[in-house]
Amino acid sequence: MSPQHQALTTDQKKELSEIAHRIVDDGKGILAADESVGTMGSRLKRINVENTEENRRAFRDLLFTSDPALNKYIGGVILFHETLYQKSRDGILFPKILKDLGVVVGIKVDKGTALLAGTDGETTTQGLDGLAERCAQYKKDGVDFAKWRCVLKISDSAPSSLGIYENANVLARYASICQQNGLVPIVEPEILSDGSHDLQRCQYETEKVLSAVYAALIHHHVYLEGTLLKPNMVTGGQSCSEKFTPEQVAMATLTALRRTVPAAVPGICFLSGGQSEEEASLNLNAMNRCTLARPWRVSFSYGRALQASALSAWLGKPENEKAAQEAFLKRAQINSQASVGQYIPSGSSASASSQSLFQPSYSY
Ligand SMILES: O=P(O)(O)OC[C@@]1(O)O[C@H](CO)[C@@H](O)[C@@H]1O
Repeated sequence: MSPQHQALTTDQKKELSEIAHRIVDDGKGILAADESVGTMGSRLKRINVENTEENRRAFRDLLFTSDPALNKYIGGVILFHETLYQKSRDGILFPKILKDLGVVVGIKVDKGTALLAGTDGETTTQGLDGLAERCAQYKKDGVDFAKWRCVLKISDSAPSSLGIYENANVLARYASICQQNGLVPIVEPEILSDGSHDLQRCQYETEKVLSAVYAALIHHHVYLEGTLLKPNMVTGGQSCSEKFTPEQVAMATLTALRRTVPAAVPGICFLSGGQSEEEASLNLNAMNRCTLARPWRVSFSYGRALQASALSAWLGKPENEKAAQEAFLKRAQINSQASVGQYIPSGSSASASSQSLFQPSYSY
């Protein structure tokens, strides 16, 4: 049934759907390099590197120029505002470098979280004011997709219905504004893994959150074929005493997604959420080997799980750039294989890739 008033023209829909499909083309996922200045600071602090604009630029430079064939593994890169206007060492704007490689350029457009009074520390995400103007400018500057992260948590009283419906609505409003301006919205309702809850509780809450998100997106006339979802995987909480295998995580996650995410959505790109690099790859691989049918592409949009080994190899030293690039490419290739269920672990995963990347109440 068509709505009385068309939200988007046929050409707009075609463009959005094509962009979304390009990002999650076979064997491709997303590099989330959209850490804010503060978050990047905490990453650099771990390797004793000062949080200067030049150091942030240098690290991103080595990622984006790591291999002319980067787009075999990476379909899209999410940038932070500052990075969109930075240049490579050779003086070429980062968006141009990425586009020339055939990688779609994205941007984080939310402005962080704000407390919802009267809840157990639950939040909503800010940034709607002026969003249409910012999206229009970003589109002119070469951006084709956007990201907005909402954060939910599991506790005795969370996620509350206020937390769920407020975040679903703000994601839908953001998605609608993006599409009006030619940007594919990545919809990210992240349920944090903090807590001692088990797999079943996480699955239950993930289903509640995702069903509210899709009800809101449909209510706001968002064109689902021109969106991507960036959810948490269904896992046990960080302090849950029971540990779950990748196959259990895959089964619980796909069950939740099949119950709530319409088949019209082209791709689901998971966040890594503090899992080690290796864990995030094994879980993704298990999903793509699972017997449950998947109407969408199931891929990755990792931040920490694509960059941790590269950061450890780099240490801010020019002489380590090549080693850092190799470490990044290795993870990109492994996740590309996992996105089609073809990752065969060698059994000798490097120590950095097995380290937990969990940070309590992860915010930025
Ligand atoms: O959980 P991960 O894979 O590290 O990052 C997921 C993510 O949404 O969260 C980060 C917030 O800083 C963003 O940089 C990134 O896009």
